Amino acid sequence: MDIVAGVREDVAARQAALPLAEVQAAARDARPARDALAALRAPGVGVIAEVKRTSPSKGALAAIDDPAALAARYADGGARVISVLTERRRFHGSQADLAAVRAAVDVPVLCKDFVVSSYQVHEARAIGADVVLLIVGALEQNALVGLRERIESLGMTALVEVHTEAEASRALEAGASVIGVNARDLTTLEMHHETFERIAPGLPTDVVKVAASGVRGPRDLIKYAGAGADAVLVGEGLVTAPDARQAVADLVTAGSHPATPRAAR
Ligand SMILES: O=P(O)(O)OC[C@@H](O)[C@@H](O)c1c[nH]c2ccccc12
Repeated sequence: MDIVAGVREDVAARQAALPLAEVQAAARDARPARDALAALRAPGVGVIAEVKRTSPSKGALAAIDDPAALAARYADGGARVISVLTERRRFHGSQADLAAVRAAVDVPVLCKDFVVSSYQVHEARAIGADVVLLIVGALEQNALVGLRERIESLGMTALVEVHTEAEASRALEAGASVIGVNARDLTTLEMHHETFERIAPGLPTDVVKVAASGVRGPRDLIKYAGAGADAVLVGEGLVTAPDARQAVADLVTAGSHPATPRAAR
């Protein structure tokens, strides 16, 4: 994944400017992380709403001059978790975006980045993240295990992303309790809508299952719910909606409808 090379360069530059010990101290001083696992285990299919300006596959999606205001609308609509893309080069995100969102909402906030070093985990905690994404396809197994442990030792939740059965096995071996199945292959950038339906049934029931990418509206949510999703993660469909609060609310309503599988449990 060539995006990771750029991320590594950016991390090295930040670490040269601010040593690990200082970021660790800032992480220790931050307010405790919010319990995202509990939020995602609540009844109904949860909505993780993403602040996303650009994507490598689609280019510019939305300008988002005020990420905090957008996140507040997501929260008003009933989002369980707010995801903030912090990667700079391909997604035009920043840690400042996440810090601003954190200050504007009470729900847990996910740091969406290509995390390859524990420095980034401490940074995420220092700026107020409650959940950190780990992408199995971008990590060696030892690194995956170490980063998952680091995230949890700081009181946060790791969302471990997979897009094949083999990656799902690695996520489980690494002790993941929240697994995201991404319908977009991050190497080819192609969408494979059936990926979740293929992988999710093989995951243990106590693992929280998140379906990521390609959700445009309630119908997609209901389809993922039928295949066992506990939550859906939605970016483009929300940042391009005319009314972000309403778009989230429509998904939340579908996710808590008695006919939606998980709502009945
Ligand atoms: O915009 P979409 O199709 O709703 O997708 C959101 C999310 O799944 C996507 O942003 C994503 C999933 N995994 C990632 C890893 C890195 C960056 C981005 C992602």
